[in-house]
Amino acid sequence: MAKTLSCKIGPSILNADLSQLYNESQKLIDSGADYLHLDVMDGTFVPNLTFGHPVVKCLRNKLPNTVMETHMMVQNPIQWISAMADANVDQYTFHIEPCDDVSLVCRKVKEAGMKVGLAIKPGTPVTSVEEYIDMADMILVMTVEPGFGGQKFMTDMMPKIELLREKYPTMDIEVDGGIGPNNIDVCAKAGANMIVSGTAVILAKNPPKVIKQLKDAVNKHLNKK
Ligand SMILES: O=C(CO)[C@@H](O)[C@H](O)COP(=O)(O)O
Ligand SMILES: [Fe+2]
Repeated sequence: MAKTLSCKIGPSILNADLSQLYNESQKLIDSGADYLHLDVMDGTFVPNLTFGHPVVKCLRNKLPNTVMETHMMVQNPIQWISAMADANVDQYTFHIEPCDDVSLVCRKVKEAGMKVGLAIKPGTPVTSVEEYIDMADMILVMTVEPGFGGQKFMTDMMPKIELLREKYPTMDIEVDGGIGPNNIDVCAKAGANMIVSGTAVILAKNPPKVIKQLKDAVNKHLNKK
C-alpha cells in the first residue's frame, strides 16, 4: 500500500529548563507533541555542548512510549549508534557533512533497529543528500546553522524542501530552526510534514495552542494535495 504523509510536530527541548527534563518533556507530550526532538551536540561539529545517550536513556526510562528522535550534531555519527539504540531511540538523525561513508552509517543505524534521518546544514546543497535517499526514512532540512536554539528562520531554505517534495512525494521531510506560528505556512506550503519547534513552543504562554497552530497549518497543505 502506498505510504501517506502525515503531519508530526516534534518540539525541541533544547531551550527548556533542562534541570526539569522529564517534566518539561511530559508537558510537551501532554500539549500535543507527536514526538520529542532531542538535540545532541558534541562541541566539535557545532560550537555547543548538550547531552548524550546517558541522559536520553534516563528520559526513555521515564517516557517508555514516547517517540524520540535524536538530532545528532556530532562529528562522528557512527560512534553513538549502539548507545542510542540501547537507549531505545526511535530515529537517529545525523548530519551527512562530516561523514566519510554516509551509506555505512545508514546501514548501521538500520541494523541497530532505528529509523534513519539525514540532516543537511544550510550551506549543503540538496543534491548531496539525494544520492542516499533510498536509505533514508526522513530528510531534515536545517533552517538555521545547527548549534543553538532561538535563531532566525532562513526562508531561503524553502527551495530545498520544494525540490525534495516535488521529487519524493511520500518522503518524510523535517524542518528545524526558528520555526513557529509566524513562518509555519511557508514551511507547510514548501512541503515539510515534520516540524521541529523549540523556542516558539517552550516560551509560549499556551504551548498546546502553538502546537495546534503548527499542526493545522501543515494539515491544511497536506489535504490540498
Ligand atoms: O537543532 C537545532 C539547533 O541546532 C534545533 O532543534 C533548535 O534548537 C530548535 O530550536 P528553535 O530554533 O526552534 O528555537
Ligand atoms: Fe535540532
